[in-house]
Amino acid sequence: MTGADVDGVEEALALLAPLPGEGRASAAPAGRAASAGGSAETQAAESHRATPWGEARALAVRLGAGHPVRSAPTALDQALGRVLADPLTALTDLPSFDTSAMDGWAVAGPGPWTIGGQGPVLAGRAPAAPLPDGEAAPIATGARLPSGATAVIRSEHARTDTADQLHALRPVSHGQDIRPRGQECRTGDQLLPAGATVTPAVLGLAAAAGYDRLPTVERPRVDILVLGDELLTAGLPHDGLIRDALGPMLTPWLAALGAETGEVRRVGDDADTLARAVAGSTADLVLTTGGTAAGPVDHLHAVIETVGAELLVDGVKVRPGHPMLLARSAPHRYLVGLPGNPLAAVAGLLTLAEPLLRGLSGRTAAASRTAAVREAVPGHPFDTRLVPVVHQARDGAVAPVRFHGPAMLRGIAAADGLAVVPPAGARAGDLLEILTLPWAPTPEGCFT
Ligand SMILES: Nc1nc2c(c(=O)[nH]1)N[C@H]1C(S)=C(S)[C@@H](COP(=O)(O)OP(=O)(O)OC[C@H]3O[C@@H](n4cnc5c(N)ncnc54)[C@H](O)[C@@H]3O)O[C@H]1N2
Ligand code: MOO
Repeated sequence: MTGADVDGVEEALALLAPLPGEGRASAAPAGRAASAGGSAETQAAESHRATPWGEARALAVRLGAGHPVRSAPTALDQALGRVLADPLTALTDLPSFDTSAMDGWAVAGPGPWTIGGQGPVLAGRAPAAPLPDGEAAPIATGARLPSGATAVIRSEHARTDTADQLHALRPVSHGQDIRPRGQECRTGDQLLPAGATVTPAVLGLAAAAGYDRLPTVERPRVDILVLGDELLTAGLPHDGLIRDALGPMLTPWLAALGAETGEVRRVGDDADTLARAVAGSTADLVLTTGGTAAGPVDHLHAVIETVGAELLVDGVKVRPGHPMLLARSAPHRYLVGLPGNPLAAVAGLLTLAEPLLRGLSGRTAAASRTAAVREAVPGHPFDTRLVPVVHQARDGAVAPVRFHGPAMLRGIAAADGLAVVPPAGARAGDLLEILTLPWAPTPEGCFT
């Protein structure tokens, strides 16, 4: 394979419909080829510096997990989508009293029963008088059981006669349709572990268990800096200017990852402005877009040096997205540089920012997912590929989508995951790791 072949591989593959029976891509050529704008030596040096994809992601996971989490009591109506900082322990027995599970009759001892003179026993009312053996009282679902009651008979399973006697229409067992105090949990029982995401069901459980506020992990704060003088925020592209595709995408994406973002800041292609914006940020993570490469107005590397940040990952062996970078600006404060090409930015987001934010927001590491790939997927000669895929409902396999060039969002917009394709490529039926997208249906769901 020639240098030109290697450089063109990503763009060319993006436009190909996957071919049935396509074989593995050819093995890596003998040396790394130079791309336009860089000497072979420069390219070799850059390639040497770049971190293998799995290592880069593992580092982001480790850094995120090592971050001390801040927690705060959060009102229930503010807690959706956050993460529990402490285990959720029951503040009360549930149910907190012996209660009727059905509308019907509370009865004491064997029947038939005399219907006492007291009115119906209702939910939320003062305790009813004790029920003597041989008596029955009408009772509503959720009402406190009168002491002495031994069972509840559903209204449809009993009849009354003219002498105010109650007869069961089927055998009655001791304790039937009674929910005894503590059946679901006892005070102090752990209901959920720390790290669980607060879903609507968790909110309901927390309220039932006596909580007004939940201890949740404070959302990590992310400042988004969008670089590029060529970007428009409205209207049609014109005169070489294009719409910013990343600002509108990153804010909700980061929210879905549990982060809090302010306004997207557009800083243009000016090194001083960028350096001031980075140095002035107090966020846990500064996420920049563009400016990661070595073009005439790509200032990110210089700015990282200027602000004294430590470059931890300088390029990743992944396509698209290889110029992505990760730096530490202070203990527990990070900068992730997403490449400007929009799908490359998505790759950087999922490789570096997502695992970092997962830890920063107190979430546990994502379970690794794999799926069989429907067609063969060629590998990049040297690097891991991240290929947008859709799950097939019929067999759970994934199919690559077209239009996944580094500058394209058309493919990812139709996808529900990214398949991690090793340099050797994949044959039809091979299992691939799948990075899920926050809006794709997963057991964790998405409630932000
Ligand atoms: N000589 C080389 N040039 C480039 C290489 C290389 O290896 N050698 N790598 C290419 C790759 S791969 C990528 S990815 C980009 C990374 O570039 P930057 O991070 O410096 O990004 P920019 O140059 O600022 O922009 C690249 C491209 O993306 C468009 N862009 C930027 N921001 C946005 C946005 N918010 N919304 C939509 N599109 C955006 C920008 O207009 C450019 O077309 O470098 C390659 N070059
Ligand atoms: O291959 Mo780049 O990183 O265009 O995305």
